[in-house]
Amino acid sequence: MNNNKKTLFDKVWDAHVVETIPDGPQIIYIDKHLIHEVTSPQAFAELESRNLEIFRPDQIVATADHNVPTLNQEQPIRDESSRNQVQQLTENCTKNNIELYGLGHPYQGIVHIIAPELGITQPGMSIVCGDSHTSTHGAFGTIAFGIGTSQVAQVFASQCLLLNKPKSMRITVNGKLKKDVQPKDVILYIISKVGTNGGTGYFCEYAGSVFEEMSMEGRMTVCNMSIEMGARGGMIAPDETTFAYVKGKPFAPKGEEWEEKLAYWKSLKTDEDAIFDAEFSFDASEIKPMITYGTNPGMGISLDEIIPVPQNESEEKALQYMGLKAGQSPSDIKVNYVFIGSCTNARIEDFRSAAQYIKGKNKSQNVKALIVPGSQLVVKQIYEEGLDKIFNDAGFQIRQPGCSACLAMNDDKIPEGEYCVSTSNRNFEGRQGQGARTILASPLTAAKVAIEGRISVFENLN
Ligand SMILES: CC(C)[C@H](C(=O)O)[C@@H](O)C(=O)O
Ligand code: SF4
Repeated sequence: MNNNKKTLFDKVWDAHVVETIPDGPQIIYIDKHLIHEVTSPQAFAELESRNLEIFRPDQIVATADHNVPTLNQEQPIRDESSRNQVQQLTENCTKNNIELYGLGHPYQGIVHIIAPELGITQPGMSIVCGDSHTSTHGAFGTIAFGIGTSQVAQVFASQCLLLNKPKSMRITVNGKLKKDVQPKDVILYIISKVGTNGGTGYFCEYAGSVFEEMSMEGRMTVCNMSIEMGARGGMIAPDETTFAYVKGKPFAPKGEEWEEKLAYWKSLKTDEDAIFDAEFSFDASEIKPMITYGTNPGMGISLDEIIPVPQNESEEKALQYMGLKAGQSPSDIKVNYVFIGSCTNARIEDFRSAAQYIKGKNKSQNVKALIVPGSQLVVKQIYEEGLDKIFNDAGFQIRQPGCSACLAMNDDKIPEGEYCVSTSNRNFEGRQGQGARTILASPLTAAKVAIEGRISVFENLN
């Protein structure tokens, strides 16, 4: 930065600096620490082995999400290592007075879904979790990022982290999105242009009319995938949409505190002449519904394109894994699974848009279609709004909340060699099960594929 103007990121970062080491890293205060069963056990063990106490248990919120089954959650978990991990989390939370929304709790769900919907995530905060998709919370104008297990222990012990300030990037998308283009398509498009390493070393702000007009659910989908272009995190300036979303949530500030916080939140915008280390800008009208065809989220094309010629060995290998050939049309792919879920796209708005498309139709016979709500509160909304009837009538299976088929850590796995059109965020080799082939897409595209039994373009895209 070579003027005194500040970016949104600078403002939130500077407000959390506890100490600066000259020409070195800074100590940053962490407002909220989210934990789940996979990345917390070693951190608890480390504290115990060093005889350290958890410094601020009130700032920690825990949930069980990665390993949990999505059927019969009221019964003991059958898989032994999953059962042990969830049990371990429960014991650690009880011992250390940490709030746990475990199985059976009305607030249980995927960590990145529950914190925003409960009002735990608020503008201007610093939020960490031992989980790469913590970037999701940046949708509220928070600095939110994933940390490793040794950093989880650091935060347990001190509520602080020693960090080097990342570089700043802004991605601006202005204009009007075409009909049927969803936030997921916007981020898949951005990653296909910027590349999976394009954001490495940066914290990214999303700006422009497309994000200003986007719902909070959509902004979360976008920020969620920031990590997939290598960025440390993503964020969007809080505005009236943000404030309206937070207001009235169980842990949102109330009364006078709300007014005070609101006044501060309104100051959280990038100054007009602030300088970014890198800038990209895209035109909304260029973006069409997207899918991925390879084994990283940057290998994306619009539905009306053909599989491109691989440019290097790793792309060749990706096509081989996917069983695809350059020049092939996506409509030739034999899709047998559709998964609508994950911290990217398992919020109520995602299910509403899928249900709206599905209503009155039947799923294709060759497709097994899973609806996995991101949280118990989303489940409740699905039933209250009668979306369950639409999904059931169409032959979709509604499951209980968890990470599910986003990653193969629980019972929900895609069989070897099968194609799954998935609303999750990663299409790595083996991500959804050994040999499984993942095609990332929006909830609307996934719903359409489930009905038609294959990938096809949307008519009348304007
Ligand atoms: C298990 C967890 C550490 C992991 C992550 O960090 O993101 C998972 O959530 C994922 O999406 O791959
Ligand atoms: S839903 Fe998927 S991406 Fe999100 S936290 Fe769970 S495993 Fe990670």
